[in-house]
Amino acid sequence: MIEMKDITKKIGDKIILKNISFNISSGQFVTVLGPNGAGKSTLFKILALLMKPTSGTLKINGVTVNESGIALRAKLGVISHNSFLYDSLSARDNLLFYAKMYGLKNAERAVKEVIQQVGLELSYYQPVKTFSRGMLQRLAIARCLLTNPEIVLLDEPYTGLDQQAIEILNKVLKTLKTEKRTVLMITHNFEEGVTLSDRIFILNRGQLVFDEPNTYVLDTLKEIYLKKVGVFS
Ligand SMILES: Nc1ncnc2c1ncn2[C@@H]1O[C@H](COP(=O)(O)OP(=O)(O)OP(=O)(O)O)[C@@H](O)[C@H]1O
Repeated sequence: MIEMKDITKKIGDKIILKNISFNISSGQFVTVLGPNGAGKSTLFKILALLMKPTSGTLKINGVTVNESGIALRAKLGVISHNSFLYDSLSARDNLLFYAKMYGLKNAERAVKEVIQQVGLELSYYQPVKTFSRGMLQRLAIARCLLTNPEIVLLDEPYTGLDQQAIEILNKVLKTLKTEKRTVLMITHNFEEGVTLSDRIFILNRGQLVFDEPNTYVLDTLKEIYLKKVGVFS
């Protein structure tokens, strides 16, 4: 469960997010759309506990985010532009590092399982610096799944992916939905991005200008988006 109330983020004199409020119940899948500069990544960073808002409150599973941020972080799986992976380590060693950091039991087995889930078993011992963008993103997905997070946050996960990686990502997202995890995904990709959504947000100029259940066919949603935002970008 995510509860955001009146979140505002200012950087200098600039208002990046203005009075954003929403509740996302457990098991809901939300897609956030919006043009460049709308404030999507800033919203993502606040939700991922990577940035503090200027004002407003954020609760995760009923717990207010403040000093308890570190404990709450274990409940969040994050997939973003930063893969949080170490170049010189192999796929296995990268994930073992995280498994140990989170104190997972049966770490080696857990690592093997998630690496299989993203189809990287043949690259188990390969250093990450030799990975393609698609492989890196698959390993980032595996890292996110390792801790069995209740809430999964994704920032533009389709960017730069090859077809195989897109299919794996879609499969993983489908599983997360079946398992009733809470998912919030920021994307430009209407085609892939809204298929599994229960609810759509549109962010424009730092404001939440649309928050509706996903009952629309794609063309209608694109029309709504154009009306709210003005352009596709
Ligand atoms: N550290 C910063 N200092 C000043 N302005 C910033 C900073 N970070 C973001 N901004 C500005 O805040 C606005 C929102 O940025 P943000 O990256 O959140 O948007 P976005 O919707 O994710 O855009 P994109 O799709 O292009 O990544 C932009 O106008 C950006 O220039």
